[in-house]
Amino acid sequence: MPLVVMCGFPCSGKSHRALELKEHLEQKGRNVYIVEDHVLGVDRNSVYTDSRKEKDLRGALRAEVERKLNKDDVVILDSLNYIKGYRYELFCLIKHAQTPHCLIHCLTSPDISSSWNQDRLQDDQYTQAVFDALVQRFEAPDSRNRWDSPLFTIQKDDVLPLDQISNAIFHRKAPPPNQSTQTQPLSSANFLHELDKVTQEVVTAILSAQKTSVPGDVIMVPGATEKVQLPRILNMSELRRLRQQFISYTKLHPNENISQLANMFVQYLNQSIR
Ligand SMILES: Nc1ncnc2c1ncn2[C@@H]1O[C@H](COP(=O)(O)OP(=O)(O)OP(=O)(O)O)[C@@H](O)[C@H]1O
Repeated sequence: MPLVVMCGFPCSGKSHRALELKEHLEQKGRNVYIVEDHVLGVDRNSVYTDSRKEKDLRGALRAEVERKLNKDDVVILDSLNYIKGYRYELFCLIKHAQTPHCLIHCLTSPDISSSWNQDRLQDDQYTQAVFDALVQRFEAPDSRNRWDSPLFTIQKDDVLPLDQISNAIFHRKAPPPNQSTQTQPLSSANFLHELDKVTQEVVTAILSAQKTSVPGDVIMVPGATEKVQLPRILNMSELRRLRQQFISYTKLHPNENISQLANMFVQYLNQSIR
């Protein structure tokens, strides 16, 4: 059954809203699981100052969501979910599980979130440095992205639109699977090498084509029948970051069909670049 992804600044009221939704759905006879940061039993201030630990936490949360998704229950992922690429991974997961999802963005200002944080028990507080860093890193959801849609943006005094959320998760079809989300068994020892090589070739081709192209152009890249649509010029560090995100995701969800890797990477780029 569906996945509800919470999203927002630290201490912006995500758990509060997640509980409100859980209670409402339980009254309607649904089973609801909340998956949240304490899954690893670690101190969040140490997690969010260490990219390795943070990555492990995201992986653990995603694995827990994957385990809990079934045809009967609702899963609410109550975490910051502030990285666009991570939300894309969750979207691939629900596509693969063939279940609908929605996103609830708690749009509370940094000042108010910070004051709520300071009013908390000491053990639950983010340090101000961690809080500020997370606010700065936050990649706001955009309902034009399929993985951020349907999007419910909730401000602190808003009434949670429970009926609209229920409609979005119970009365919508799951997104259709596509090549990049259909899993196939990994049998090629060559896979990681190919993944590295193919994505590097695509990046090199884009960088080279950009020397003579203008925003709005489409670019042919080696090994792909799909074309890269460039709404703007991308710099090397952005391309490198997108490539790394794609590699991380694909390593976790390997696809035996190596000949499709370039097309999958192009699809990923086209969905990520705005
Ligand atoms: N709508 C609200 N109005 C007033 N106070 C609120 C509201 N939502 C949350 N709070 C207060 O803010 C604090 C943090 O709320 P909550 O735990 O829901 O935030 P969170 O975004 O889940 O935090 P975290 O980032 O730690 O997971 C709580 O102490 C709560 O009392």
